[in-house]
Amino acid sequence: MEEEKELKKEKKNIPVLPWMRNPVDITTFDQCTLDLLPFIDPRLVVALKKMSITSLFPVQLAVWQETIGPGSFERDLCINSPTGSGKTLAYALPIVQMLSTRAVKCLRALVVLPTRDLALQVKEVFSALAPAVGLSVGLAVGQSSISDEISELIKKPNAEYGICYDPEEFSYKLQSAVDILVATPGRLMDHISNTDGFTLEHLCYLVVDETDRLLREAYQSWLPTVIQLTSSSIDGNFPSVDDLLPCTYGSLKTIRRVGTERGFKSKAYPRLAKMVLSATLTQDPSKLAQLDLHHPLLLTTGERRYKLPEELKSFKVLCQSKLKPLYLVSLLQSLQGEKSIVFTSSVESTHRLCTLLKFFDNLQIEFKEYSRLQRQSVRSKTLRAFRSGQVQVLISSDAMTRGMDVEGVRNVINYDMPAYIKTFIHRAGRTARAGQSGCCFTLTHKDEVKRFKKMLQKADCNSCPTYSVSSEVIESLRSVYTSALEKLRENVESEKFKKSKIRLNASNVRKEK
Ligand SMILES: Nc1ncnc2c1ncn2[C@@H]1O[C@H](COP(=O)(O)OP(=O)(O)OP(=O)(O)O)[C@@H](O)[C@H]1O
Repeated sequence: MEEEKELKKEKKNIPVLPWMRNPVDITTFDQCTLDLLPFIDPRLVVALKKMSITSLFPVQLAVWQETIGPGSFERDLCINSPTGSGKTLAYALPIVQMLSTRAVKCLRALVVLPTRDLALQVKEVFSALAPAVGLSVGLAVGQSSISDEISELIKKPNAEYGICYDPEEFSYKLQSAVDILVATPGRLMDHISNTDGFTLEHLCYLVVDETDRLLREAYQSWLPTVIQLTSSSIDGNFPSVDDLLPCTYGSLKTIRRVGTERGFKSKAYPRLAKMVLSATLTQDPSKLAQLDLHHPLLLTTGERRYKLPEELKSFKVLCQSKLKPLYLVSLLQSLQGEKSIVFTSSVESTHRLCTLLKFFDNLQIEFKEYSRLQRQSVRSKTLRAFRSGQVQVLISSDAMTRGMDVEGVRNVINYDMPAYIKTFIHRAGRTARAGQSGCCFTLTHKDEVKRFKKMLQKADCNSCPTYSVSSEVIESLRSVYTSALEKLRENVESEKFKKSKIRLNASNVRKEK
C-alpha cells in the first residue's frame, strides 16, 4: 500500500530536492587497494584482510572520501547504490575508524535496520572490524530475552567497582558496555524507554540502512525519538554551572549546544552525523525531512535513479498461468541444483507453492519455505541450511528481498511478477552481488510482458530475452501435477479444519475463565 502511495507521488513528478541535483557519482570511483587507502588504521587493514577484503569497492571509497578523507563528514550522507555494491562496509569501516581513538566506552554509533536477520548480518560485519581497535558492538533485536540483552549492553558497577548498595549511585554508575549498537526499531524503543543506563546522549553517528523501508512505517516513532534525544541539551550559548563541573569518568557527558555559526543555526552542536542508505533511496521530500539531515550530500550511481547490478542477466519465462508450477519445476531442473531463491507475491502463496511441490515425487531438489508466517527460529534454521548449501532452493515471500546477503546465490526467480520496480530491484539483488554474476528469471503470462518491459526500463534495463524451458518436462509432469493439486486441496481443507479447531478451543478456554 505504502509503496503504491509512493509511486503515485512519484508519478506526480515531485521536484527533486535542490541538493539532489549535484550528487557525487559513485561510478567515477575505481576500486582501491587497501595499501593505497589514505589514513586507514593498520589494525583495520589486518581485520579486513582476515575478512578476505583486499580492496574497497567504489561506494566504499566514495564514502571514505566524504568521512575520513577531505569531506571530513561535514555533511550528512545519502547513499543510493545498487544491491550488493557493498554499502554495509561503506559505513561500517569509517565509523569504526572514527571511533578507534575514543578512550571512554559510551554508545557512540547506532545502526538501525528494519529486520532482525538484517541486523544480525550487519552486526557480523562490525564484529569483524571493531575488536581490532578495541571497540565493542551490541545487538538489540529481540533475539534473546530483554534481560539478557540488557546485560550485554549495560555494564553493571558491581562487576568492576564492588557491590553498590545505593540505588541512585547504582544507576549513576551504569555505563554502556558497547560503543556501537545495531538495532531494530522496536527493541531500540524498548531500551530507550525502559533500560536503566541506556542513553543516546553520547551518540555521534546514526546510520539508517534500508532507509526507504524504515521511513515507510512509523515503528513506534523511533526516528523522531532518536532525533529529539540527540538534539541540543542546552538552549543557549551559556552552559549552566552543572555543565561546567569537571567531568568525572562516570558522568562524562556529550553536551550539545544550539549552534549559531553559519550552517549550524538552531541545530545541535556537536551534531549527530548521519548516513542513510538504500538501493532505492526515496526522493520524497516529506519522507527525507523526517531525517533532519544536515547539508545532505547525495552519493549515487550514474544518472538513473534505479540501477541493477552490472553482472545481472534478466530473463522472462513465458508461461501459461494454469501450468505455472510446472514451468517453475522445469526451470529449476534446468538450473541443476544451483542456489536459487523463488519469490512469490504473498506469504500464503509461498506456503501453497511449497506444499504443492512437496507432492511432486522425485523432484530431487532440496527446497524450503521461508516467510513471515513462520516462527523466527524456523526461519533462522532455514536460512542457515540455505547458507550452508544443504537447501538449494528457498521459496520465499518478500521477507528475503531487502538486504539479505547469502553467498553463492546464482539465480532469483520471480514466480509472481513484482508489481513495482523497487520490489524487482531488491528481489533480483539477492544474486549478482559483489561483482559476481547471476540471473533473474521472471515468470510472465503473455499479457504481462508489456507491463514487465516498461517496469524494467525504469532501471535502464532494455533487454530481457526469453528463456525457454523444456516443454517435454512440462508434458511429462502433467499427471503428477493433477494428483499433486488434488493432495494440495485436501491439505488446505485439513489445515483449515485444524485452524478452526484451535480457534474454537481458544475461545472455550476464554469462556471458562
Ligand atoms: N571490498 C569488498 N571486497 C570484497 N567483497 C566485499 C567488499 N565489500 C563488500 N563485499 C561483499 O559484498 C557483498 C555485498 O555487500 P553488502 O551486503 O554490504 O551489499 P549492499 O550494497 O548492502 O546490498 P543490499 O542493497 O542488497 O543490502 C557481501 O557479501 C560482502 O561481504
